[in-house]
Amino acid sequence: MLNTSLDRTSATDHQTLAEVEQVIASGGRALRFSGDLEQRYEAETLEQRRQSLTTVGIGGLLVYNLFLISDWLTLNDVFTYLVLGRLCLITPMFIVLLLWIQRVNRRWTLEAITAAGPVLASLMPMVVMIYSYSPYRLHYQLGMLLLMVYCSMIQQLPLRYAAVAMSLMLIIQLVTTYIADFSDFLIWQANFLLFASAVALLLMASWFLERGSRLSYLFALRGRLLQAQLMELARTDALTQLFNRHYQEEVLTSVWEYASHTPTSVAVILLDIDNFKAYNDNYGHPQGDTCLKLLSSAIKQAAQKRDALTFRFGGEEILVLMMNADVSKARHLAEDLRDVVAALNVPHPILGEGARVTISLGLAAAIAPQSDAGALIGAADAALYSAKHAGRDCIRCADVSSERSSTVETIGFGNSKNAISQSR
Ligand SMILES: Nc1nc2c(ncn2[C@@H]2O[C@H](COP(=O)(O)OP(=O)(O)OP(=O)(O)O)[C@@H](O)[C@H]2O)c(=O)[nH]1
Repeated sequence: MLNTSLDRTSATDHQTLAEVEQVIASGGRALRFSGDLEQRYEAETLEQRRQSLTTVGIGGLLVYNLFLISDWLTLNDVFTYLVLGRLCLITPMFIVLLLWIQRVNRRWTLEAITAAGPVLASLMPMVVMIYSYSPYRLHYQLGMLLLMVYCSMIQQLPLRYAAVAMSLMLIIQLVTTYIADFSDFLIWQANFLLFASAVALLLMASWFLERGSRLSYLFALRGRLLQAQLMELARTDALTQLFNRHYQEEVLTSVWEYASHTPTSVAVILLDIDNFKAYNDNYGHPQGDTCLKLLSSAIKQAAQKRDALTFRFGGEEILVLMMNADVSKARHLAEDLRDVVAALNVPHPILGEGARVTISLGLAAAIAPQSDAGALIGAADAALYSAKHAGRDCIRCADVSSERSSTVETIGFGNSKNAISQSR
């Protein structure tokens, strides 16, 4: 419901964005990203790749078997072997490969299995062709070009895999046509040139395709990262880097929505810098800003350690929100916050020699949705007021009764030490 780690774009995201910008600017010609980005690319595109390979695999298998018509027309004398080879050997093997790619989770395995498909599919008809006496063999073996196109343009194998697969297909083509003993060596040479040129052109196409797919991934990733940054900006207070009041409303609304299904204990700490006007008057507003930033940062860090969120409530007031927390848990956090501010040891000389900047804290806890957010914050505010009246630099607790919603128990407001929950 409330995940503090998800609430901020991480430093890694900023680094990733910088790298993405760099690769886009350089044109992405290397077809390889740095370690982390490459891993992210492979992981995030794996499922989509698997799906598209499955679709083109099924389509490719159908077209492959349609070539039985060509087998029958051009290699009639070995047709039986071609039927057996296509239907009983290559088709089941191809199906096994398709099932296999559903299970693998490593990108290189996925691509290697994919590359194996067209290579194996090219092997069988070419080997059978060796044993045919058909005058159409020269025409028949051109079918290998289609497998090469399928491998590079339809399967869109990454360049490295396409290079290996098509080199193997070229070797199969050259060896089998050589063994098949085409009558004219000149024709074999022309064939070689045709296939070698086709491989070169298709590898160029593979390079463009892979570059395009990598770049489009980067553009999409950049969009996502920028959107996350914008969202962060929209919910962050520019001076203190705490969440802003607007986001506080959003979070409280979603907490209470969640609590309407699952009642949850929520604690709020409202804290305020003591005598800050005097600090500003003494040092000036810019120095006051610096002090506010310093305190906010320390408070945010301490709160994060206890999974609490910090919001700039207004001026020099900060609201800390803790989920699944009762008064005692919230009080421990409040003590931490008071301690971290004390540890900063920021001088406040106008209050006297050796005086330091301190904070006052008021806290309240309640079960949502029985108590509403307004009542809870109101109780914490009243407790803060009490802390100020008690001399500042201290913690006061209020409690919002779970049975009587919106009723603030201002226990001990006033000066009764027994009734008010104190911590100094
Ligand atoms: N520098 C700076 N000062 C701020 C900011 N927001 C509020 N303040 C100042 O915080 C001071 C708050 O003063 P008061 O509300 O009178 O309270 P205080 O002087 O802190 O006294 P107590 O709260 O009673 O301890 C005012 O002087 C505001 O101008 C800010 O963003 N930057």
